[in-house]
Amino acid sequence: MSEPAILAEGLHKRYGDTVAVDDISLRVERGETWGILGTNGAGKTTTVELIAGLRAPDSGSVRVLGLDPRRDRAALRQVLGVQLQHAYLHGALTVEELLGLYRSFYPDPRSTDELLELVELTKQRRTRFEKLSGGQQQRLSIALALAGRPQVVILDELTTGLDPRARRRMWAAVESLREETVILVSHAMEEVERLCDRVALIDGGRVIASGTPADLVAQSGAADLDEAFVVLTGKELEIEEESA
Ligand SMILES: Nc1ncnc2c1ncn2[C@@H]1O[C@H](COP(=O)(O)OP(=O)(O)OP(=O)(O)O)[C@@H](O)[C@H]1O
Repeated sequence: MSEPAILAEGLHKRYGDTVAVDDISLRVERGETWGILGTNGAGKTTTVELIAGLRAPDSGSVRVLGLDPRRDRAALRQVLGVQLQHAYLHGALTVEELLGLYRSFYPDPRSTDELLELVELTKQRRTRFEKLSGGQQQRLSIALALAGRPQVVILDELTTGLDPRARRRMWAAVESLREETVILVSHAMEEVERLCDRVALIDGGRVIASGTPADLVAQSGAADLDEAFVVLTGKELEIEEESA
């Protein structure tokens, strides 16, 4: 089998007394879209931060396209795009300036117009980051993650806080990433069912089930993915608040 896009083996990470990631292994093939599902505090963000090299594991190993995220940082930056839950961007810069800055890091970036269209921010191109709504800031962070035509894309809470229209737009943007490998951290079953080839269900820092959405439903004897989640974790997923 060819080298996978992401190979994580035996990852552990604790913060003081809190075990955030407790022996997580994942193998993601190139071109797959994976959903990482779990309740608040399950260890999803820490897992993707370990994959992106933003944190060092206490033990275990990660390879992304064969690269070590901590040792091969410069090479990884060229092939990995990351949208994190909380983006810290310079508030005084405009949408256009931030896109220009990110595009300058890559040899063959997507055009500014393409990125603006992808996340529907064309009208806001001259708006300062600090003047954007929360949803618009989030959409910009997705455009920034895609600026360098990354082969592997990590999206943490793609659509949390977006209104239904913006949510559908972001889904279409992810669906347009056919060649790319995508990791989508999510709370939204509908999103995962629609976009993901495979799902890893994380609870208490462990992968408690993984497979296609249909596999998880079959494994758990549930009627749908929502119910499968409850059966497999014994917990309800938080109801997402809808705000613009
Ligand atoms: N920087 C940190 N310092 C201390 N504890 C942390 C830190 N980051 C996360 N944790 C703790 O580690 C555990 C896993 O957190 P993590 O953010 O990875 O979960 P999550 O599944 O992404 O949750 P959420 O859905 O709320 O974003 C939680 O108990 C959290 O409180």
